Amino acid sequence: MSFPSHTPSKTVLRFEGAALGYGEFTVLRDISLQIDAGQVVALMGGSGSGKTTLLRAATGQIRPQSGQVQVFGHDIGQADAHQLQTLRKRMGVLFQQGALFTDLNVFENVAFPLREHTRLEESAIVAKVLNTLDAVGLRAAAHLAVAEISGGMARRVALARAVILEPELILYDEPFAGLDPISLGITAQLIRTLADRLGCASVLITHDVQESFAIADQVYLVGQGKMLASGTPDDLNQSQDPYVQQFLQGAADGPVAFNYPVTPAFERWLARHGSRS
Ligand SMILES: Nc1ncnc2c1ncn2[C@@H]1O[C@H](COP(=O)(O)OP(=O)(O)OP(=O)(O)O)[C@@H](O)[C@H]1O
Repeated sequence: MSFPSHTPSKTVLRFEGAALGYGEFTVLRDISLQIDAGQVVALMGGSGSGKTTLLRAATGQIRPQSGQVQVFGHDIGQADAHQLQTLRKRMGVLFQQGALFTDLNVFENVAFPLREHTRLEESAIVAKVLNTLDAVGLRAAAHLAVAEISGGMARRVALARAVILEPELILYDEPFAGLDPISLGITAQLIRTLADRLGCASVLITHDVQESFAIADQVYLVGQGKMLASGTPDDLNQSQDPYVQQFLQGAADGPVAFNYPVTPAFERWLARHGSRS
């Protein structure tokens, strides 16, 4: 399978001292991270710690409250609607429910972005879609209807569709959620293989320590409103930080807060509802 080679060590995504949040609410402060072409990066943290918020900042859905977010060397916080559209064409996003079109078969689902965004001839589309389906092990499933494939296969078809335009940056939102252990391992290896073949930068939002550590070059752990730790999987494994250790071991007790913190907005809501118990 042939993919264009990309220049190694080109920085694809960079956060520099970014504060991210919604309105007056800041979810994460002073976030700095860098992802280069060909790298797989795992973005981890407890529930509600701000992982999806980081992903939204990377796609320009939200703008940083301060600091900078650069995508392909462009300040996405300053981009206008047209520039955003141009930058987003170079990204692939795979959402947790990578919903397929149920009225199209596997082949047409993967061909869809090519038909929408390119003027390739039919023979080129057929070759490219079959190649990409081959990369996810589903070449021979091209003719099947979406109703005829399993949930795990549907994930792989969604993955093929997300990479068919050869994005330079792929953002995966919890790619391992709800997968059995075998599909989980296969999906993780697939993400690594696609990153290596395409030379694209891959960001995974995930809770799954074992699978993501097996394929990630770099891990970022967010929590308590900030970047708590970053480094290679080995660095994190060796960390003595109690938060890092608790997260990696999935322990119930420790510095990771299970409860959503009480905020002034909640206090005001509670006061209006007449009870403080
Ligand atoms: N559109 C929004 N407006 C206001 N607050 C939001 C919005 N979306 C998320 N939040 C808040 O931002 C914080 C971080 O949410 P986010 O979805 O980024 O967490 P997460 O780490 O992805 O969580 P999970 O692992 O549970 O999906 C939460 O406190 C959440 O309530």
